[in-house]
Amino acid sequence: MTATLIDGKAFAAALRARLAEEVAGLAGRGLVPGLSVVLVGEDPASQVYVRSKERMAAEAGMVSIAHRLPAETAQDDLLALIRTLNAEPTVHGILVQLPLPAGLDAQAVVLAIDPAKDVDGLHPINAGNLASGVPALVPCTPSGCMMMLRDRLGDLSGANAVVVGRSNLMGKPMAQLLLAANCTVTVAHSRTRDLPAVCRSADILVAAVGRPRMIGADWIKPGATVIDVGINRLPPEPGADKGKLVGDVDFEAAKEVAGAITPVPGGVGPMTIACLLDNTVEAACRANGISRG
Ligand SMILES: Nc1nc2c(c(=O)[nH]1)N[C@@H](CN(C=O)c1ccc(C(=O)N[C@@H](CCC(=O)O)C(=O)O)cc1)CN2
Ligand SMILES: [Mg+2]
Repeated sequence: MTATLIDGKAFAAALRARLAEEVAGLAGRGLVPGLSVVLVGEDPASQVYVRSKERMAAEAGMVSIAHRLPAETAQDDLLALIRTLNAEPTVHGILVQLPLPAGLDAQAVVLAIDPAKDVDGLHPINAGNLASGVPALVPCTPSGCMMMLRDRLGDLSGANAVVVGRSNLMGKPMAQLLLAANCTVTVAHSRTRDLPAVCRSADILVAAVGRPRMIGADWIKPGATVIDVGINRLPPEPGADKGKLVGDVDFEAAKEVAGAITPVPGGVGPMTIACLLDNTVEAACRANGISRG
């Protein structure tokens, strides 16, 4: 069997194009969605992601402002910036790029963001609303995974879904979204007994562990839909300046067993930024009492 490729890059481009049209319509009504991205420190991958967020927000017609702070920034100064952005009416979405440099408390920073502007969906109010089935700003990566799953499979009701990983950014909200879609959900992690067997029970397997190519072909039920959230940079080959980017799934082996699979790169990653733009439009509309079509 050779799996169908789920093309996240194309899916994300289509979503961004639809958002650009929606934003143009809102601008005609005097509302320009505004996104503020806060980057602390010089982590090279984070710098790339923040530049992409700025560029794609601008391409969709939004106002996007990145705040770049030195790695030595004090917690209080970071919190003061968040409070300023919370109070700024032209800013509808705020996110702090993760991970933060050592010494900064990410949880306290997330707690300081106005939940109505929390376009990463990480504030406990949004996490609690998601878990309670109340409309919430939903974390971007799981949201993107759900869009691709729905597009591929339609109704997910009754499917056995296994999420490997239990982070606040990915594993936990992913499990909540799958549950809300009537899947039977298992959240597996580093302490799970017989992880390969648990993964083999999945009709939908979502890998979000951050361990390169950990999930091999013999962990996958034939025909399963595999969503690979991992973005792992391998050490560079001799003579190369950058290592290859791989997922948590051994793609070459897995594609012979799975029914459908997301590649890395070009799968889940691009959906993260497209869903961030979607959340920013959502936050702007809610703040202005506009219901989206
Ligand atoms: N505050 C947040 N921090 C982080 C998040 C997040 O959602 N909110 N997610 C990741 C990083 N991230 C966005 O912030 C992100 C990661 C990957 C991609 C992406 O498009 N990846 C490409 C490959 C890019 C490359 O070549 O390096 C792909 O998979 O095709 C976009 C956004 C952690 N931090
Ligand atoms: Mg939506």
